[in-house]
Amino acid sequence: MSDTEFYSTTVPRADTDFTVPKRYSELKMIGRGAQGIVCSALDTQYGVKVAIKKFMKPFQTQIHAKRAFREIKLMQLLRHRNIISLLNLFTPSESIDGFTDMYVVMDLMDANLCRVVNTQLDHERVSYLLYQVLCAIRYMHSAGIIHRDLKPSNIVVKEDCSLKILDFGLARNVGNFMMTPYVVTRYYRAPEVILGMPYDEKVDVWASGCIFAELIKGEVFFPGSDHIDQWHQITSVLGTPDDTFIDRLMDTVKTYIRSKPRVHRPTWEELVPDHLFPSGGPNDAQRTREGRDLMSRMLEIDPLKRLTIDQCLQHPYVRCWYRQEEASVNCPETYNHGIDEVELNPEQWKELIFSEVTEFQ
Ligand SMILES: CCNC(=O)N1CCC(Nc2ncc(I)c(-c3c[nH]c4ccccc34)n2)CC1
Repeated sequence: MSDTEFYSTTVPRADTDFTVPKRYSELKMIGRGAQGIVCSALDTQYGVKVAIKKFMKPFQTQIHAKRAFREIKLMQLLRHRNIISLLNLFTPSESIDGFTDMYVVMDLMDANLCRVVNTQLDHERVSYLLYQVLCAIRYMHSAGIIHRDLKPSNIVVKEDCSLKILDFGLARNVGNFMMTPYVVTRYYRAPEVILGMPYDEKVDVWASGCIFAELIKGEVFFPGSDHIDQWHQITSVLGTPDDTFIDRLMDTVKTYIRSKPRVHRPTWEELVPDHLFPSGGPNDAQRTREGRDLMSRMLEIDPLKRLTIDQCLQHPYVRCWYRQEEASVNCPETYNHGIDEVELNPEQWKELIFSEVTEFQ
């Protein structure tokens, strides 16, 4: 099966070794994801740096197996410059009996967007980062995928300000049940998701708006301490939504919201004053007006009033970056959500994932 030569190396600080093809050298640990350890490496075949993520026994539980399988299927389906791409997929195991570890090779990026949000960025960088997030999300929507969990920690960037989305969010019907000690970040959850209303692609516009506001403000825009507080944060900042939105809520939620004192709606100039925006450039004042306008239309509580992704991409604040090949290209296939519903036992997952890995090329 594998005509490639493998070698094992203990990665400093990682409590596991990596067994990878000889073409990958200089392995260094760069972090620990939910499913496994991530290393940077030099791919000597192309002379480029890559990221290698090791999945250990990805088939051991339903949750791990589903997430691992969904991730490799989606990375093969979604081919867009602003979405992390699958460069290689391998296992050192010669047969399914000995199959334990799976390795995924992807583009290596310089930093997480979390590292960038509290730095002073000019309008050019902020608008370019936002534009790339919108392109990635639009492309995912064209494949029938709503991310639903977009946040700075799953977005990575390079020095040249190029950006890629790292993961593909939550499966449609899987609740965000997480056994692992990872805290679920709800700061970017749309009002309709928090209030248990039907949701659509607009939830990703909301999350992108929150990320945009955070890049400008330098801190989380709606820092809710828990599910209910998330709603309080949103209404305390944006004011109580008008009745057209509340009337569409379930009765229990409707009475709850009506029981709260009405909060006056501040102006967006009050919410994000000029001094938070970049200044000093020749047309910064104009860019600040455009930026604030776009932000206000992305952070509409009522999804019916919120801009669509395409409307965001046509907005003056980001339209300056518009190129067909990234902003209006559609994924040639749509994602088969049936994958998210399939329930297999560990042995079946092992076979399914092993065949995915061995058939990859
Ligand atoms: C400047 C400080 N460094 C920093 O913020 N880093 C995170 C991004 C990392 N680059 C990368 N490039 C591609 C991938 I795929 C991953 C990655 C995916 N999941 C992870 C989990 C932990 C750490 C890194 C990753 N990470 C470089 C280190």
